Order: sequence, then C-alpha cells, then structure tokens
Amino acid sequence: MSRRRLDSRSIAAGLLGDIQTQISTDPLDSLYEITGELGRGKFAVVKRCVEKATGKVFAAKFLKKRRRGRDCRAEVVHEMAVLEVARNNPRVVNLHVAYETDHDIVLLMEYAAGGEIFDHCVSDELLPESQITRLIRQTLEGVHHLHQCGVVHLDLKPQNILLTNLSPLGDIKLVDFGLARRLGTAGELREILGTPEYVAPEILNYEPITTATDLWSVGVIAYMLVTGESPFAGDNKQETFLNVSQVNVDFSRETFSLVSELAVDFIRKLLVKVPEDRPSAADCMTHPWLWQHYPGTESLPPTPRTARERSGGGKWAAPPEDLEDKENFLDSPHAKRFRFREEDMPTFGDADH
Ligand SMILES: Nc1ncnc2c1ncn2[C@@H]1O[C@H](COP(=O)(O)OP(=O)(O)OP(=O)(O)O)[C@@H](O)[C@H]1O
Repeated sequence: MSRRRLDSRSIAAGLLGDIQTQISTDPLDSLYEITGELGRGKFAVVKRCVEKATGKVFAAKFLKKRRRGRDCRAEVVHEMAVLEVARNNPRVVNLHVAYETDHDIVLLMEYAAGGEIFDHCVSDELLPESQITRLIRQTLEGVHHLHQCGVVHLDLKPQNILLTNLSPLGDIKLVDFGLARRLGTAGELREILGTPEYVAPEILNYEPITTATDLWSVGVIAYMLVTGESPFAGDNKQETFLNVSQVNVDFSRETFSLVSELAVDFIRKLLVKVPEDRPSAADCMTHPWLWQHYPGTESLPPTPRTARERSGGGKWAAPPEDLEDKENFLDSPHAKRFRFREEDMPTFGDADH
C-alpha cells in the first residue's frame, strides 16, 4: 500500500481563514519568558512560557510559516481559527494570544500541566477503568463539541490529549488542530493523512472523511488506555496500514484479561470499518461502560428513556452545558442510545474489575 501525497487542492479543502485573535509583532520576550520545551512535532515546537507580570504559565506553540520551501501561513491561521471555533469549551485547549516572528507564528495557549495521556498508555501501571472512563467521557465531550461546530479533528491520538494535572489526575484538553477540517464547506473531504497507527480505514481507502473518522480514533485511544497496547501497530508503516484497512485487531482474552466486558463492547463498536456503522460521539456518551463507575451509578446501566434510534446521519441537538451531568444528558429527548443489541450486553456487575 503506498502512501498518498497531499496535493494543494486537498490541503486547501476545509481550511478556515477568518480569525479574531490579533497577531502581535511585538517581541514576545518583552512580556513572556520561555522556560523550557514541552514537546515538538514536524513543524512546530511547544515551549513553556511564563507571563512576567503575573507569573502565569502558558504553552507557546511556535509554528513554522515556511515548510518544505512553501509558504504555510494559511495553515497556521487555520489552526488558530479552529481553536477560536472551539473557544470556551472546557475540553479544548484555550488560545490566549498570538505573536509573529520572522519565521514563526507563536500561539500562546492554556498550559496543560499533566502531560499527555500517552504516558498512561505506555506506563507499567495502567490507569484504573474508573479513571479511563472519565477521560474517555471528557474526550467525547470535546469531540462532540467540535462536531457540533462542524469541525473534525482528524489527528486524535494519545499524544494530543493532554491533562490539566498529573496527580491527582486532572481533566483532558484536546490539542493540535493542524489537521482539523471544517466539514461541508469545500466539497467532500478525502485526503488527509494522520499518524499511521491512529488513522481510520476510510482515510487509507480514499473514501469521504466524516465525523465518524474521529470516533475510530476514540476507539483506538480507549483500546490503548485499557490494554497498554496499540491495536494496529505493525513492524512498519505498510504492516500498520494493512492492519488498519483489514481491521486486524486483537480482542483475545489474553490481551483483555484485566479489562471489563463493557470496555471491550465499547471499543468493538468503534473499531468497525464502515464509518456509518460507528456510533457518534453522542451515541457513545450513553454507553454503559462510561457510566459504570460514575458516582452513584455503580453497576447501574444508563436508562435513556426517550432514546430514538439513529436516523441516517441526522443532526444531534446541542448537549447540556456540562455533559458530566449525566442526568441531563440521558434524559434529553434528543439523547440517542448507543446502538448495542440487548443480547450483546454483559451482565452488569460481572464486568467490573
Ligand atoms: N497546551 C499545552 N500544554 C502543555 N503541553 C503542550 C500543549 N500543547 C502541546 N503540548 C505538548 O507539545 C506536543 C506537541 O504539540 P502539538 O501536537 O500541538 O504539535 P505538532 O507539531 O502539531 O505535533 P505533530 O507534528 O505531532 O502533529 C504535545 O504532544 C504536548 O506534549
């Protein structure tokens, strides 16, 4: 399987251009002090940055304006625009201000002090499911918000889900909107390539990209958090792509020996090849796995009383302000039930470890 190259037409598709945030050309170091590096990617480096006047810490993402000899300012502005679209959602990292230097645009963002959830996927000691379900719920809240705004993230992976605090474990913040795209503005979106291990089959098959593409990634992330393994990682890129396109995933008892059946059920429903068969973020929020450890609901399945079946791609109503408020969410007449068959359901209580 060969890796497709992005052409300028596909890159342009779905890019946002309007931003409200002023880009200052004043020297950054007059107001801020850089105190270390937090991470780096292909075209950006993220540094820890302290506001001199207040001592407040920010994450400064230095994005290269020229990449591979090409002017990429539009891509950087797009990343800012997506952050603005999602602004004020507690699950999405907040953009504070922006600066411009000769080579970079610098985005000063809210600092997530707890690091990446990736660290908890590769740690010897995995998180308890009660914490994992909380993090997945919050991730779904963020993803749901983006989808409500008509935006798909397209690069969801454990390295792009950060934590506000390490100990006690904080809340999640979604970062890195470089590959995010607006749906439905520039025709069909097909050609975006994320990280091989996390990329959905429709991307490899050059099929339309939809919100369901992000839900595949949520399935991969949940798999990694509960097992500590990457479900599709092969010995090389080709093998990884083959594993993804064949949905070659290990659900053996050995791998899942310490994992609840509800977790397996949740992940199985997301790692399906046909995007239309995956539950939406709102569907996922009603899956019983996510609520079995929720305070006061131990062993109780959620009861979406007025749930309606998914109606071929119909729109979701806005979720309640705080999706952690399970009562509101599930009692909403618009809440849609996760599409599991009754006979698929394990007995509650049996599954909890
Ligand atoms: N707001 C933040 N607070 C703390 N750390 C951050 C923040 N934003 C980013 N980082 C760290 O920097 C890393 C790289 O950030 P980001 O993914 O946005 O850069 P990128 O260059 O777009 O990466 P890639 O090329 O992998 O897509 C993150 O994985 C994270 O570890």
